Amino acid sequence: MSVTVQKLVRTAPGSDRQLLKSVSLDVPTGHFVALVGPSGAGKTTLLRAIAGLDVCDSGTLLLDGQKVETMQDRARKIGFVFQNYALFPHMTVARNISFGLDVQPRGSRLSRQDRAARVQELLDLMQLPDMGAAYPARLSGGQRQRVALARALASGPGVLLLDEPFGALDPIVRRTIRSWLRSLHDRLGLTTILVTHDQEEALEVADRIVVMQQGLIVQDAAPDILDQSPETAFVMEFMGEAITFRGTLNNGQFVPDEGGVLPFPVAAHLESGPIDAMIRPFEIGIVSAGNAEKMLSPVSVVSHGARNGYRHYLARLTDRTISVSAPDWGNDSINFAEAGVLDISRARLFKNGLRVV
Ligand SMILES: Nc1ncnc2c1ncn2[C@@H]1O[C@H](COP(=O)(O)OP(=O)(O)OP(=O)(O)O)[C@@H](O)[C@H]1O
Repeated sequence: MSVTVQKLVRTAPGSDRQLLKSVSLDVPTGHFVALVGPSGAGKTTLLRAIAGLDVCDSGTLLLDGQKVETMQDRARKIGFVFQNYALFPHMTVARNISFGLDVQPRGSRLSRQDRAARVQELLDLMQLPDMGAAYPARLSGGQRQRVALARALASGPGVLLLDEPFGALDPIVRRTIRSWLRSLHDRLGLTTILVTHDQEEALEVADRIVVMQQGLIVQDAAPDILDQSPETAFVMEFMGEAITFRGTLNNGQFVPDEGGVLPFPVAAHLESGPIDAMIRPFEIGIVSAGNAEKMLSPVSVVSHGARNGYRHYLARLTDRTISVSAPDWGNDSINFAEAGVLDISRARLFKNGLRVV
């Protein structure tokens, strides 16, 4: 089932602050989208709006091209799991899963046998075949989370909305459950939107990553595009370690504030003024101090061992130490003494958090 959001606007109750500022999003049937962004960006607000838990001021929401207001059984088409999933402690796992089915009006309710069969099918799918009679207190965090997912899937929804569902789990369980979730999504032909703060999680499960900031979608792209062309400083940091150099754009040159860093020319025509250069550790070059301009005070660079095919260095700037890495060719590939200057000309430039070059 496809999800289409068109120009959705939601204002905070009792104020004129816009939590969603004309958000549009298209998630075709079968796609898995990760929704990421800094805290307060509006991710949960968007998910709640799609789930129908909150009303919006304006905009349209379509499921399979049909306006949701005209749907009678919208609730059944959307399953959701939030971080603080609360299973009913006094009900068995089976009752928890079938709860939504049990409270359906008599006319549309499945028979008792059909509901029991559906619950068993879901328990099998969740790899908890013998847990139906257990109470939630007996389950591990990962098992409870799978029961919460089973409950969300009980009515056979086409869309699954997940808000930080694995936040409370330890990293190893989290890793196992997310690859399992992706295969579940594929097997059931679901359309899934997952809110996560975890870059590794987003990259592993999602076909597309949608980045929100201040109530807006600022980038919506496949992971490799986000990596190559981040539109905002947040995306640059989200996609991997990034180091920021503050500086000034002056007559087509980036002039760093810190000593020991080489200025570099900027091809694009931009207004002079303060600007941030952001770069990945492996994009930084180290130039032997002897070759650098005399005026630049060289920084001390210390080798910090080799890992994952990279040789790591620590460069001591005036007020901070940063890590720099270079492919490890088996010898000390950067041939410097103990001093060098940094070449950051591969950096991307950001003004007020938005990419300009
Ligand atoms: N009912 C509400 N009334 C007023 N403000 C609200 C309401 N719900 C959310 N907000 C505000 O809307 C903004 C977006 O909140 P939201 O929970 O959607 O962010 P988020 O991106 O999910 O953040 P996080 O990653 O921290 O969960 C926040 O500034 C929040 O304080």
